[in-house]
Amino acid sequence: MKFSDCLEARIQECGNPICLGMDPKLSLMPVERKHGEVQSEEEKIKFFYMDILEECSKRNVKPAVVKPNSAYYERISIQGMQILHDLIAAYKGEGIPVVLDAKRGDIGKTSAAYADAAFNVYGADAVTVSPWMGKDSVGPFLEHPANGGVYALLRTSNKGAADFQDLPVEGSTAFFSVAKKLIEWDNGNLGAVVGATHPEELERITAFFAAANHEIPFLIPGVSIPGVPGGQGGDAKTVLQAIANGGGKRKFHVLNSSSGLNFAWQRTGKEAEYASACVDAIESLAEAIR
Ligand SMILES: O=c1ccn([C@@H]2O[C@H](COP(=O)(O)O)[C@@H](O)[C@H]2O)c(=O)[nH]1
Repeated sequence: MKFSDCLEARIQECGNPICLGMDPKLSLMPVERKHGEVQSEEEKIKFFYMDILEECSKRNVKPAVVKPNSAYYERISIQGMQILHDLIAAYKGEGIPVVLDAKRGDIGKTSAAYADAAFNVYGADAVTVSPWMGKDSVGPFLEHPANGGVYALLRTSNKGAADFQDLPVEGSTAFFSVAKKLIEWDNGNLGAVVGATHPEELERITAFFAAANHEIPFLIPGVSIPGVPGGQGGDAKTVLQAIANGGGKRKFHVLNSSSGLNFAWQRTGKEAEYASACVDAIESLAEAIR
């Protein structure tokens, strides 16, 4: 089954298009309040995300997918990368597909090595890539025997996205040149990263793929959760409206919030209840956009 079809089925099954980002920020993970003193930073990360997973399973409120960003694990230690691997296995074990946000891409043979790392070593279901080096750079991810998903950066959520992605190219905007190539390269497993912070671009991009009769799944980061600091300010309802305005029909786009969902306990200040606060936030976001 192609990744795009898997996503559609998964969103239908769990009833929401939410992508739970998993970006550990140690100072906002009050694990000691629940477990007492912990041995290490790695243990803290493991407790935090395993508690959230347990709460998701107990309440049967699960995000459509999760998206750990490898940078947050690599920065801790080699063991941090082992934790990343273990968390990927645990979430997959509960039926939740995992997107590894690693933004890979290189010359072909090195991309092939990166793809092996993402799909075989970490066991991710999908990976984010940079399309900048072209077809032979993205190809090894798409052609990997794991048949996993590949999200190419198209119109990112950060301010600096405008520096290159919005440049005039071929009488249009640079990101449309990328979008054209994505249609050409797509084998059913290709998606695109389109930030939640620029709904007008999201609408134009959706319209572009819809007009080509070739929609691909978007990974939409930058969604904020009201009352939780640290997000990028994107609004989930506005995102869905932009997709609808652009004529998007397929229900396979996922909306990512990392800090907003992870650290939702800040809304009440009840530190020991971080796991239920996260799942409450997933549930209320799902309800708000239903
Ligand atoms: O355009 C992009 C691409 C990736 N990201 C990543 O998503 C999360 C967002 O975290 P928040 O705390 O919800 O802001 C993070 O891992 C980014 O590296 C993105 O934000 N924008």
